[in-house]
Amino acid sequence: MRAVPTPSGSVGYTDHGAGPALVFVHGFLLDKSMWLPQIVHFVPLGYRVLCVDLLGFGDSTPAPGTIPLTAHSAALAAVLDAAGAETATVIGYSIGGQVALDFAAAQPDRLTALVLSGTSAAADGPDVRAERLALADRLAAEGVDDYAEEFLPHLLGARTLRDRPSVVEHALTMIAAADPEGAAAALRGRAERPDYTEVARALTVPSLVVVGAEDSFDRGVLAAELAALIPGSRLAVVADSGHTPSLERPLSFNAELEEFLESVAGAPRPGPLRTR
Ligand SMILES: O=C(O)CC1=CCC(=O)O1
Repeated sequence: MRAVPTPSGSVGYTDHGAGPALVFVHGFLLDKSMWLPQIVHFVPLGYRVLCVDLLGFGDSTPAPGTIPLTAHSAALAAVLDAAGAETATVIGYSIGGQVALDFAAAQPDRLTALVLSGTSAAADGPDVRAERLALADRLAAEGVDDYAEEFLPHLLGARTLRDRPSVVEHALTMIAAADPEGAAAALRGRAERPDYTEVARALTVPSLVVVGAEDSFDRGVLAAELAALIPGSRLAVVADSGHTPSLERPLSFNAELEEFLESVAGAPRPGPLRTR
């Protein structure tokens, strides 16, 4: 694990392999370890895989209060600077996808391509915003343990919950480790995020939108709307998956991502394995 200081706190990340940089950004209550199936797949293919802990999660500083998405996307730029990577493909999941959209707006010259999984561009309406703020207060007061039971059936699909116990265990381990103040601060920041619809419309980099076929947050709508906004984007629907296809159906997710990356730049030539 490495760490880089930012004005909003220290940001933890891992850095494996050599080649074109892929930056992975995790979802709410999770951490950078959610991308283990992608590290294992893409490093031997000749990519440099950077997995970042959002401020408030994992090895990043638990920051109380409110963490705006701009602070998370500035943290991605700080990680790229620290890693000496001028540009990267950013792969963001759920809140991480919205951080990736913020990065696309703030650092367009550093973005090679964009992958958005289980996410949407629009701002929250007043009801959803109020729910997020109430949940932030609840998590800060109660911790995450009780909420984990409510969250899990939305995070993972029914098939995963029934037949993939190691995935369920990994998800529960990440959630149990989440800092309640950090989670609350991330929720407050997400609730006040801007609308990224125009950012999505203005994207000029190759883009892939991924969604699980049984994603209960998406309800068969949001990813298709997002893909329709982004000029020339591809939409990949992963069968037998809920909200988190990279963990639930890693072989399918990795195959979609690999094909997309090859279509963008051709396959890199695998180099020596390096872990920093
Ligand atoms: O989209 C949501 O509100 C819920 C969610 C699951 C993972 C994440 O980042 O957010």
